[in-house]
Amino acid sequence: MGNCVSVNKKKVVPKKQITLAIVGLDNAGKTTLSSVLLGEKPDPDLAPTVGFRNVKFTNSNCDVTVFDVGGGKNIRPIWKNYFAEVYGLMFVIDSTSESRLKEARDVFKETLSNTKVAGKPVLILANKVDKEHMKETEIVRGLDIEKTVNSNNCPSKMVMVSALKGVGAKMDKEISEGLTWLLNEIKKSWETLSPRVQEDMAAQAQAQEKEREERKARVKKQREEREKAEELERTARGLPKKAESDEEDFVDGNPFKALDLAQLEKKERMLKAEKHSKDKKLNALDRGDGLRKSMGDPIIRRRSLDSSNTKRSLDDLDIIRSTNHSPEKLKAGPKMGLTSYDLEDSRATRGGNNSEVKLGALSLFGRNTRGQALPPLSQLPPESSDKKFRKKKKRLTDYNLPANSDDDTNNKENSSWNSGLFLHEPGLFSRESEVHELTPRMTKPKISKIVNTSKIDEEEESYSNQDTYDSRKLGRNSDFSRNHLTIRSSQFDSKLGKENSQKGYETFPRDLDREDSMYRRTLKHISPPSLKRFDEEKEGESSTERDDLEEVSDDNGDRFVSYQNRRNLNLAKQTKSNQIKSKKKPISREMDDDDDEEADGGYSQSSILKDTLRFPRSPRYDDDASSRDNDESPRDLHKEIRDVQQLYSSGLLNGHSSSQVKRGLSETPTKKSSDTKNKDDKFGKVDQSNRPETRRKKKRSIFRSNKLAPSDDDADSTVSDRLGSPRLVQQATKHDSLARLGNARSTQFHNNVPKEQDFSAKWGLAEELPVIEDDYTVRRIPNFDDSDADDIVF
Ligand SMILES: Nc1nc2c(ncn2[C@@H]2O[C@H](COP(=O)(O)OP(=O)(O)OP(=O)(O)O)[C@@H](O)[C@H]2O)c(=O)[nH]1
Ligand SMILES: [Mg+2]
Repeated sequence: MGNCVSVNKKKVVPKKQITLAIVGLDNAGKTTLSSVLLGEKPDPDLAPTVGFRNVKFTNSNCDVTVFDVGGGKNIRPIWKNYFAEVYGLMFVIDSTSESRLKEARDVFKETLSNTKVAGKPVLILANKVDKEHMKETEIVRGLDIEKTVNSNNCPSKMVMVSALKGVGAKMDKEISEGLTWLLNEIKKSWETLSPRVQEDMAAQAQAQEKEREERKARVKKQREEREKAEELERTARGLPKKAESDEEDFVDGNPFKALDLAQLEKKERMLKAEKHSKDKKLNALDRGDGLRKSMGDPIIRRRSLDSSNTKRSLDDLDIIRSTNHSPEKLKAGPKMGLTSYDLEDSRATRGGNNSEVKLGALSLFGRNTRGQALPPLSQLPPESSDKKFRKKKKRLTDYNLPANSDDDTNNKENSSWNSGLFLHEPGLFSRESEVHELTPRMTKPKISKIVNTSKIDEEEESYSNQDTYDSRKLGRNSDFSRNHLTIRSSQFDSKLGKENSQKGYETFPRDLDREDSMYRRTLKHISPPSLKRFDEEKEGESSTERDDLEEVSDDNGDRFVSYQNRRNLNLAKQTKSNQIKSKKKPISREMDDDDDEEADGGYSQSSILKDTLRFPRSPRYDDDASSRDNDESPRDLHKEIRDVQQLYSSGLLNGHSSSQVKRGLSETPTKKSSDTKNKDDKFGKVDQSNRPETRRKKKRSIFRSNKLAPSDDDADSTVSDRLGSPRLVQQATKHDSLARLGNARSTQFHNNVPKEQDFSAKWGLAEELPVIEDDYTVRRIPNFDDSDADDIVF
């Protein structure tokens, strides 16, 4: 039985190898589309394509290779290199970008009119239809598709697609349909297209080969010319012939060749030997050219003329020359290059043949690595005075010396700037610049920034009396100097300082002499308009009104304006004496509220003290004693604090809240309402709101939630309440006013107050005030957190 084997031989058709190119403007979505065709999820943060990338995939019996080329303006010229081998084109446009439609049209036309593209099928993909996009007709018209494809015999189709719609099965149908159409068109015209592509590719390869040959010949010619010139130069200098070319090999064909290490080593050895012989020869030349003899200097040494050493050699020359110079010149160290001075000097000192020395120096050092002569060195211009100044300044600052030490006016303070203490100079620079000026180095601040009037402290700003605005400006200087003419509190670490800092005060050791001299300087720099205004005010207004402005002159007759803050003090003192005379005002009333000061146009006892503290006087000005007749030195400020302390200990100021007391140094007095003013005129009469019952109620409510709530008796702590009789009240008023004058009398009064009613001792008020010593000054720490005691009223 014979085996019957039937073999069905199926004809195997080889897969067509189709090459396509995706072109179009940049940002059209070409790379995204090619990724989708590949079946990859496109990267949402795609970078623009530089050059091209190959994408290969298989589709209906054909292997497709897609060249995804960059669409940027500078990359477009490389497109033509791919046109020969492509069977069809995919032209992508961004359907959302109407503004680039014209540009796309031009590129479309140029592409299709290329001889390697004309006649080949073109698929136009209007991409990004997932966003708001142009209509199909608009694009057809805008791109002028019909005309362009007809004139270039390109079968074409346009599809509206979204490359981001999906990948694989989810891929936009329009894309797959468009691709199928394109491949079918190619297959349809395969018979003509395939040989055309092969021919075009061969022609392109031939053209490329030709071009490469031409380039090679061009490079070879250039190299021969250069070698010829070098050889001529060598012969002229008497150097040996070049043994082997040290030029880089011309890269022909594949640049990545295997290295012949043995050959390379041999080449390196030869180069070393050549370099060595070159150096030897040049050194021999140096020794023999008579320069050494003519210079008469045994230390001259020739270094090898490598490029790195050429500069060094110039330095060497300068050092050698400077041995003939004065010690000052030696100190200046080596210079770069030759100055006119050097050349002159070398001629003068050597006294020989000028041209020989100059030529010798220049020809010796003026050579490049190949021993060729360099162009002559140009002479450096003489140093400008500006440059010199800068150098000098740098030297000074390097040694922590004041840069402007030449300035006569500033010589006096120089020692201070070198003393190692961070001293602040008042009024000469703004607060911001202090830090800047003082931190990096102990250089002296410039006097350009005198008073920064635009930057007035919030604290100062709160004082809104327009009449005294100018004086406030001047006062700021004095205040500023008082606060800043001291060693920084952080550097002051004594028991006294610590104690006061806990109470919210900074303590500074004082240097009154220095304060004085600095204050003078501050005044000197007060701007002329202030002086002018001072003149006008002096003429126009009564002196009592403008007492705070005061003209003074020093020994040299220079005019200053001094600010003594006396207006408010005078007012206060005047009122005080009125009160004492009339004996009208019960102390309790003024002390009760913040609003009740300046009644009768005057000040209560507490407000006198408060104001005295609020308006610190400028530093002493001993030269003009008359300006201080009813005024105190800065030390008196401290005395005021002492007085307040005494008053507290006597219980007289117990009508004030602790916050009021604390704010005493910084708060502004406010006007009292008119009805209160009327009542004030009546001796002994007390405002209803100040009646013990009302006050008790009010204070109970305040202290209800307060752990420190005093008893009913304590809350009722006005002097009149405590003393009970008008006689005692009068006595209290009198003693209150005298309290500032000394301990004895206030103690005498104090003895009349029952011991248990010494509230200040009970509540520790006096302890909250700073400890004062004459050798120190105190200042309220800005923003000191005293919130704990803020609402406690005694
Ligand atoms: N909304 C939307 N954005 C798309 C679509 N296709 C591409 N993009 C976005 O368009 C931007 C540009 O895409 P690419 O693919 O890099 O554009 P390209 O044409 O390759 O750009 P070049 O490489 O510079 O020539 C990217 O942020 C893509 O995410 C789409 O169909 N819809
Ligand atoms: Mg791209």
